[in-house]
Amino acid sequence: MQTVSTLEMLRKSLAGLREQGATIGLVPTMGALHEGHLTLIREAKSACDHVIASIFVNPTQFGPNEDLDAYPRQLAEDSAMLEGEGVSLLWAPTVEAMYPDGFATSISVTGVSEGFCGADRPGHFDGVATVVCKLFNQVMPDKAFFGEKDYQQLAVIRTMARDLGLTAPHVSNIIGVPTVREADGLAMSSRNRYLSPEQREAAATLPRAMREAIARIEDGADVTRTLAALEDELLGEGFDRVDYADLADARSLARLTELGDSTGRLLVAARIGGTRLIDNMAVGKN
Ligand SMILES: Nc1ncnc2c1ncn2[C@@H]1O[C@H](COP(=O)(O)OP(=O)(O)OP(=O)(O)O)[C@@H](O)[C@H]1O
Ligand SMILES: CC(C)(CO)[C@@H](O)C(=O)[O-]
Ligand code: BAL
Repeated sequence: MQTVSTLEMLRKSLAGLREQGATIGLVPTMGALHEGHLTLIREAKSACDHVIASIFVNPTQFGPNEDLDAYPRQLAEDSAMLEGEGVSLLWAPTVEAMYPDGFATSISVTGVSEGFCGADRPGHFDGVATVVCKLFNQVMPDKAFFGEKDYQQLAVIRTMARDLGLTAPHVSNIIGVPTVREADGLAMSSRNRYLSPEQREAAATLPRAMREAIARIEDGADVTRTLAALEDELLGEGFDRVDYADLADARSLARLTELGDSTGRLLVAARIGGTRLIDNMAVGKN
């Protein structure tokens, strides 16, 4: 596996990989890799001739009081994991390579980026859309792979790709991969490592309480009351704050107050200590 950190090196390596019409799958990450990321890599590997992974802790998607400085950085360990998975190329740009002096452009996707994490993290999805658009332009992959764990992010990226008419990758080649979970159901996330042992144990309440709420909603329980009970349960089990717990249309992310015939998604963000955890699950006939 080659590791490149400048655009010039990336272009040279890409030219080599593209020989004889090989297909390229891109897996964008912020590093601190776990089985969730490796599952995206394996999906990409089974669908494309070459996999390119990127590692870039993107400053523009962090708010001023968020964890940009604390975010785990472990390039050597991550490289070894990617090499073990048969990744062809690691794109690990510097901040200067991605955001040269005078960088003045931002991509803003309205609508789907506005509620949920978009409401709690102003500017976050502008930063994500801008960096992902840059990664797409730099690598021009045939397919790109993202986790459903970041469900709203996936919707924002698909909307951007459709609206800008991106051809590489075309919106139908933006592949969503189901959330990979720990044995107790907690969605894997680089931020889980911020949790103390007690907080980690309490964190498993999140997926369990979500599954119970979904079963009740699918049985016809009142959505608003069920979600209020879900919030109370999280607060009672060690969470400090629930940023949101909402039922939404699975495609548009418009909030639903009843399931009806909709294809629904339960989305939750909740904080435990200083750590913000997110999760989402299908509701009804998906
Ligand atoms: N548990 C998971 N299952 C499937 N995909 C995942 C999982 N965790 C992360 N991903 C995906 O991996 C890609 C890179 O994510 P990222 O590097 O931010 O990791 P993360 O674990 O989500 O970190 P964070 O703690 O910052 O949310 C994204 O497409 C994300 O959705
Ligand atoms: C897609 C992404 C790599 C953009 O920085 C990031 O938001 C992530 O890791 O989910
Ligand atoms: N996995 C999403 C990246 C972020 O929270 O900034």
